[in-house]
Amino acid sequence: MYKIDLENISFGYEEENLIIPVIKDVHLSIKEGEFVSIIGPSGCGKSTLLSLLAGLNFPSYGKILLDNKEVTGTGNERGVVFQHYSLFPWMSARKNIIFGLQQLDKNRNQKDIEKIADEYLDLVGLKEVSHKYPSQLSGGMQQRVAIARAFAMDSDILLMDEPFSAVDAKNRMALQELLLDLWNNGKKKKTVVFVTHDVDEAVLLSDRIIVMSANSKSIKEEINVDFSRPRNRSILSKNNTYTELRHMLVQLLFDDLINGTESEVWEAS
Ligand SMILES: Nc1ncnc2c1ncn2[C@@H]1O[C@H](COP(=O)(O)OP(=O)(O)OP(=O)(O)O)[C@@H](O)[C@H]1O
Repeated sequence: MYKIDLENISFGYEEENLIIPVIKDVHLSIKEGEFVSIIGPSGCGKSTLLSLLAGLNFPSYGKILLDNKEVTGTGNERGVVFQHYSLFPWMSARKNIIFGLQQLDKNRNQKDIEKIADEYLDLVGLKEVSHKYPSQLSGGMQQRVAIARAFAMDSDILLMDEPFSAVDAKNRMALQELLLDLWNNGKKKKTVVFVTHDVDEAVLLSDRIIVMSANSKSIKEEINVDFSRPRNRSILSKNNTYTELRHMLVQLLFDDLINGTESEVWEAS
């Protein structure tokens, strides 16, 4: 299991010898097995932060540590689920999961791999359509395959970038329940970093919500979500504390929108 430490990280994208800052001075520790959501207005750097955690980009300043070891690239202990399913279109649902497992360990027994793939396809309710290709599956089904693959690959850390935003409301609720089931009932509890725009989704899923600001390009607020688990969305929605928390989060997002953004650049070295 891994804890994650972001030590005062800043990051900017380079454009014509200048660096346009996207993230500034983010300092954050995430405990092993914690479910943390990151919310914030569009463009505040949520996806960029996730790409730094995934090791796809590197901080311009500061460090990211996994169990006190600096991140220097991608790694098998971190699985990623994106908004747009990221399945291989030329492989069946089952083959997508099998392929993921084969990439993790090329020497692993094929029968074991197939058993794990079938187990997870069953868990996400796709056993009957496991032979179908992504284009033959609905968006919700494709995202189930992506989640099944991520859990089958059994990384300790799961980085999820708006994984349910492309599916309709009913499927979104079903996928949220599925994710919570897999997270709660797995052999080991994964550390999840989950990017979302949806305040209700963040409250339902998270132990802690990190609110980012497009204005400061940093963390604006960290909020613990203390509701006991398992959580029931219809009971939660009638709870006064839930209503207050939701209102506070919406207000934080709204304040950021009306405060505008600073413009600043760094010299590229
Ligand atoms: N590859 C890139 N090159 C240059 N700028 C980029 C790149 N990717 C993102 N940006 C810029 O960085 C900023 C943060 O983008 P990012 O996608 O991380 O925000 P976000 O909070 O995830 O937004 P959204 O909620 O809309 O997905 C934006 O201003 C965006 O235009």
